[in-house]
Amino acid sequence: MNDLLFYPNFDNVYFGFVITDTEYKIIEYNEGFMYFINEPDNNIRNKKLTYYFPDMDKTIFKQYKISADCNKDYCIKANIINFGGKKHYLFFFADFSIKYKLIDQIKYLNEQVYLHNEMFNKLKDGIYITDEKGKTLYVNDSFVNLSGLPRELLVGRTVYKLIKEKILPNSCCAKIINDKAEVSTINNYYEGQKCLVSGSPIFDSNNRFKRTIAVVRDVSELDLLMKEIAKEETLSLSYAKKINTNDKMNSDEQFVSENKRMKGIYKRAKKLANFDSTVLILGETGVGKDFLASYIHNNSSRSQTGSLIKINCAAIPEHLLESELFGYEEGAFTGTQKGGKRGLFEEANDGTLFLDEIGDMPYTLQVKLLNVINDRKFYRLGSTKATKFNARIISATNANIEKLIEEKKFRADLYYRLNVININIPPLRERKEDILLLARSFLEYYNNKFEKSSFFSSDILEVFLFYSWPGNIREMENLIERLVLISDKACIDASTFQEQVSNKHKADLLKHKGATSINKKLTLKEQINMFEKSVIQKTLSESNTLKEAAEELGIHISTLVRKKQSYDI
Ligand SMILES: Nc1ncnc2c1ncn2[C@@H]1O[C@H](COP(=O)(O)OP(=O)(O)OP(=O)(O)O)[C@@H](O)[C@H]1O
Repeated sequence: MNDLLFYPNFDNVYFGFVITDTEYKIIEYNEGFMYFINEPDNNIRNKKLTYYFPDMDKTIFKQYKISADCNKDYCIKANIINFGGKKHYLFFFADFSIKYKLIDQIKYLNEQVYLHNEMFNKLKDGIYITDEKGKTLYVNDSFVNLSGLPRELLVGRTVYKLIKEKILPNSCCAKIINDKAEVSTINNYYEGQKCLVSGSPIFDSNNRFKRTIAVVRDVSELDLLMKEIAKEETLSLSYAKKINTNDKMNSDEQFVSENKRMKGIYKRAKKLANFDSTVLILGETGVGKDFLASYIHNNSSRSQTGSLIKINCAAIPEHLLESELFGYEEGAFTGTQKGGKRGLFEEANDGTLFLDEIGDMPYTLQVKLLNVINDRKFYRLGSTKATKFNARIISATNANIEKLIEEKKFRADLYYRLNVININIPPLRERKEDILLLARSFLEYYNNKFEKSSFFSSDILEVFLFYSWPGNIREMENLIERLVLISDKACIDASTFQEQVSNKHKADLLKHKGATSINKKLTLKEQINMFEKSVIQKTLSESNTLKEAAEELGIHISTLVRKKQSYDI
């Protein structure tokens, strides 16, 4: 009779009783009984029960089943009772067809559970489900494979126990239960699998928290891929000029800077890329003058028609410079090659000519260069036939050209001709936002290159910000390459860095040591601002005049005044 526990009361249509006399004449019945006899007339007293159930076995009063015409499966249980001093029969009727429906539904549900299991197990992602108390209800095959943890170790146990036993030290489900919100974690499972775990709380239809579900995705491959991409990007970033300057730079991805002024410079450079005006790029050594020249060329239509030809005016011996630039005809001088030689000016036709270290161009050649730019033509050495010159000229120097002009080492007319558009790249120490950004990008690049997994300690990042970086980005790149190579431990700290810095700059570092500390709750920008403010305050307090402080900080006095005002010092 346990099945009948499904029925809430005697009047339920699925449960009926009837009392008859010993002749089966109906004396009493409940409403539920009407369901079994399918009788429209509600008044059936005095009718015979056998009229409705002709097949009834009148002799055996025990539980048995009959099938009625309406295809219902009944269970009838009969008892003999004493009613008003007389013997009566009491019949209970139960409709078991509901039971079969339930059995069908259970079968269906079991099938669904099986299919869900099959589907969950076919997923590449791991699935982990707990109840609201953190008890592990389900893990799919992928989770078992990804985590390397046997199912028996997990199912039925709470995530808190698993955390305690260090089986799942970083359980995402425990965090979901705590936050009742979506949670994402990165977990490292056995054999170094790095997994992204995204979990959600599950609520029932009354909005009661019931389950947690976590989806575990193996991102090791993705991570590797990202590293590869980062490596490629850094490669092209660092070696842009060394690899293929003809490639059109379609995006600004390679340019690394968070500094407002730098962003302005690159924005301007992009705009002027398609005008042919000469550009003079100024800036200390290693600030990115070459890099900017490549950027301008790559963003110009000239990158489609010609090459970026770079001439380092300081590197080519003076006596060779002229022939290198203009080329020569066969027999122009002894030792010429057969058929003559194209000069770099010719190579740059339809492209861009980048004259690096223009301040070092020999004075005698300066006038020739000026003539080429003015006349848009030149002559190969030993030739009287003019060659058309059609290249955009970008020049760069870290020298103080105005001083060179005063000293009569540089022609003023050439300077004005080259200086139609002037771009001054600030040194790294004046754009502290870029220091950590670039440092991390170089670290990533050299980690990949040397297959290392070095990382920076927070104290080294602090020191990076203090350091004046006299050699700018190039110095940083070389230094980080060295640090990654020489560091025995994975963590590169301030002391390793200080060992690599020259004594002169070591003193610099010691002077500033301890002026600030890293606060992980602040954004990078806020920390840099805090740091900058403290450095300016300290320098101002140690200087007699603003000019002296500006010199000490290596910035222009107007910059110092502006920063003083903005930091309310
Ligand atoms: N904005 C930038 N983002 C990423 N890397 C950069 C950036 N600017 C420069 N670099 C890298 O910094 C290094 C030095 O840059 P670059 O050679 O352009 O400097 P430079 O000013 O021309 O130096 P020099 O005066 O010695 O010729 C290069 O490896 C370059 O790829």
